[in-house]
Amino acid sequence: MNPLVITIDGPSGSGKGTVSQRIAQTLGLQLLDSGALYRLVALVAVRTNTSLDDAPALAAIALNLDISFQPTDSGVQARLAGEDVSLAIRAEAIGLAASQVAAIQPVRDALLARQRAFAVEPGLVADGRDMGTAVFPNAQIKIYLTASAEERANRRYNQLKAKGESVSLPRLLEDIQARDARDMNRQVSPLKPAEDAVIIDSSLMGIDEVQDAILAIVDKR
Ligand SMILES: Nc1ncnc2c1ncn2[C@@H]1O[C@H](COP(=O)(O)OP(=O)(O)OP(=O)(O)O)[C@@H](O)[C@H]1O
Ligand SMILES: Nc1ccn([C@H]2C[C@H](O)[C@@H](COP(=O)(O)O)O2)c(=O)n1
Repeated sequence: MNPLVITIDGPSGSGKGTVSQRIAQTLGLQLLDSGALYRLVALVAVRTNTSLDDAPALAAIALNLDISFQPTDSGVQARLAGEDVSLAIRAEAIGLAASQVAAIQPVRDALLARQRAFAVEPGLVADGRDMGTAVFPNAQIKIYLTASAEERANRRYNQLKAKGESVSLPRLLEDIQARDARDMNRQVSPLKPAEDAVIIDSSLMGIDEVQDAILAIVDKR
């Protein structure tokens, strides 16, 4: 019997990360933040001056990543060769670079086995763009979490303001729309709901409501 896998895919700012963490914690399951893997590849590429077009070099970085994830009270800490890079991988420039390296098939291939290795007992919540379509096509529960671009930009605005960063809402909306276009229109593993995914539009839902809706779906199966 395969371990339970719950996939939560969706566009940037839809709340996947927040909700995946809550569901994993509530159900006592493992958590895979697959976006962090692409961000780690991007971080190493930037630090080693590797061109973001150099597919073989980027795939080698992806294959040889020396990383670990450590659950902490404030979320999951990402470590690169022992160094805590949780903040570094969240930088805007690294997010942008991550979306470039994520469009390269050999990079995606190099990360596949590493992602699948997270599916162990007692089960996994996997957060990303292609969890239900490519990485875990046989997952028992697939969620596609979305929200309007305007609502996602608002959420990001509030998140960055709370961190004391000075941000422009129109600029954030433009960035979200540009990232959607890149993630949804790329040739390899484009962001789209799996055919058997339950689609949740959280534009008018609070985080608790989204969490309850997903837990109700899990309960039913
Ligand atoms: N339903 C919701 N209502 C209000 N705010 C929300 C909701 N869901 C998430 N948020 C807030 O929106 C922000 C973005 O959420 P989160 O980081 O979970 O999104 P994400 O889909 O994982 O984004 P990314 O793919 O870019 O990492 C966070 O500040 C989070 O607290
Ligand atoms: N399964 C995944 C996860 C992430 N990506 C890409 C898409 C984003 O542009 C970038 C960073 O992801 P985030 O941390 O913002 O969720 O990585 C992907 O292509 N596939």
